[in-house]
Amino acid sequence: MLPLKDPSLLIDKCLVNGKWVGAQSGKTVDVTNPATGDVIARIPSMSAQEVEDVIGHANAAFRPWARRSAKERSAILRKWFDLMTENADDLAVILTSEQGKPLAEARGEIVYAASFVEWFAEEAKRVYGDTIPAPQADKRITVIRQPVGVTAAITPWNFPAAMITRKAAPALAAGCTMIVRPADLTPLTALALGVLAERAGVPAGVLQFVTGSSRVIGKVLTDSDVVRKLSFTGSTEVGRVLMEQSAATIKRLSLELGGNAPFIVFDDADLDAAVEGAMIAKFRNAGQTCVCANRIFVQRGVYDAFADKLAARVSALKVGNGMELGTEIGPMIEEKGIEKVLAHIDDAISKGAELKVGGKRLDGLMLQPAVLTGVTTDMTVTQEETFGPLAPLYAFDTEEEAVAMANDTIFGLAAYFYTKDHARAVRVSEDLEYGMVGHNTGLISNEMSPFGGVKQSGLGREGSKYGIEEYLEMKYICSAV
Ligand SMILES: NC(=O)C1=CN([C@@H]2O[C@H](COP(=O)(O)OP(=O)(O)OC[C@H]3O[C@@H](n4cnc5c(N)ncnc54)[C@H](OP(=O)(O)O)[C@@H]3O)[C@@H](O)[C@H]2O)C=CC1
Ligand SMILES: O=C(O)[C@H](O)CS(=O)(=O)O
Repeated sequence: MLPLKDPSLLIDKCLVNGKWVGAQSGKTVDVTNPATGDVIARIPSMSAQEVEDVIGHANAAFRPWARRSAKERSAILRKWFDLMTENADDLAVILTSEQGKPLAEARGEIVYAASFVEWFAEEAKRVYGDTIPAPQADKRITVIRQPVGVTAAITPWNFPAAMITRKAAPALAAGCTMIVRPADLTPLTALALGVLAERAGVPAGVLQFVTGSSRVIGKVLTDSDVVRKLSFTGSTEVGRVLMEQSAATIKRLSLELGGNAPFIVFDDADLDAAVEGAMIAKFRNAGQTCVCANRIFVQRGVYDAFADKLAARVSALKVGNGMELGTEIGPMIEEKGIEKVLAHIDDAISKGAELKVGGKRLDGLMLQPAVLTGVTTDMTVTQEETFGPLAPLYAFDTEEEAVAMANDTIFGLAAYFYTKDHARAVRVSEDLEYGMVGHNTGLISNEMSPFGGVKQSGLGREGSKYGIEEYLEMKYICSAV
């Protein structure tokens, strides 16, 4: 049993039309604690027909929900935010138990996740339209915004709370209904958020949670013409599959996909600040975030000093069970995650890089954070997202060379650079081909900023005043008077 103040938040059922149900087949999927390997719950494996039924409930609930006033929807979202805040400790314990991140980081994610609910509770009341001067005297032109309708979300395991609310909050704020399919690795946090949404007054059918085979559920959701929009966060390769599957019904899509973030340190940078920024940008969630620094470019004049400072900080990181006080790096989520990091290290070393610190496999899914020096662009880590605690350091000479290397990727999600030179900051911010750029900071994510990528890192933006647009349609009305 998990140490919860409110054990009713740990639920192993799906939320279907206001009821918590198992799969009719009785089939379940194990949820394990990555730090211990213990099975902490068994969740339903829903069938295609059951998902079709869920879509029907979402459709039946849509018009009554859309007809509620924006202020009513706002008040319910605000209550959901309040309940998330009141239950943050329990939500963090559930999150760490299934995802592995340190409890302090999990608590931070709950606050981050709740901030999207708070933000879109406010944005719900600010969906405005237009009146436009008509070309003829006997016409009147108005533009109104209406909810897209029934929507769906497929979310990843690395942020089991924030990736749910970053989609569900704007959807519900706009008047849409949403079906959420959380990752099988980390469904419990999402289901707990469903319990709190119910308590907040979200009506039956407005927000539903289904678990089970992602391919089966994904196919039903993308094939359905009733589902008018899909929001997906995960790898680019799965994003491509879902985009193809959605083409037949011309579905609205929001795609938050893979990244390959450059982290550039110029020789005029505040080196200590750059090291702290690299520690956050690289090692948050044990490097398992889509905005993690994947390639660290350091101007040659400060390369050795930066490498020494970073190595000293990395070697001091405490690796362990996220529930233990003081743990800074939790376990990787699964075996394939560790294998990818070790493969990137082995490939780099075989091509001439040096392992400066770390890189040793510990018990279970624990892995020592690592720093590689002497990394060159022919190494696999340059084009592949590591998605783990590995910091590869590249040396460069000129600004043009650094920006060219930084942009040499199919991805375009986040980028970071450190310089005190104002003119250089303007040039580099504009020249980097990314959706988000951190200048002298390694932490750029918050509810008020438009989160999203360009190139093959995705479509659309989440959070900010732009996030609700993803769940709205525009209608132009021409009236003869
Ligand atoms: N841009 C962003 O914000 C983020 C991007 N990512 C990227 O995702 C990758 C790692 O995360 P990871 O979760 O492994 O990514 P995946 O793309 O493998 O999985 C993401 C989600 O998609 C589901 N899924 C997998 N295949 C299908 C399918 N054919 N149809 C429908 N759903 C499917 C998974 O379900 P299940 O695994 O349960 O089968 C999971 O819930 C990295 O590239 C990372 O950068 C991750 C998080 C955030
Ligand atoms: O899924 C992710 O990696 C998150 O989007 C990263 S963040 O929002 O916490 O920066």
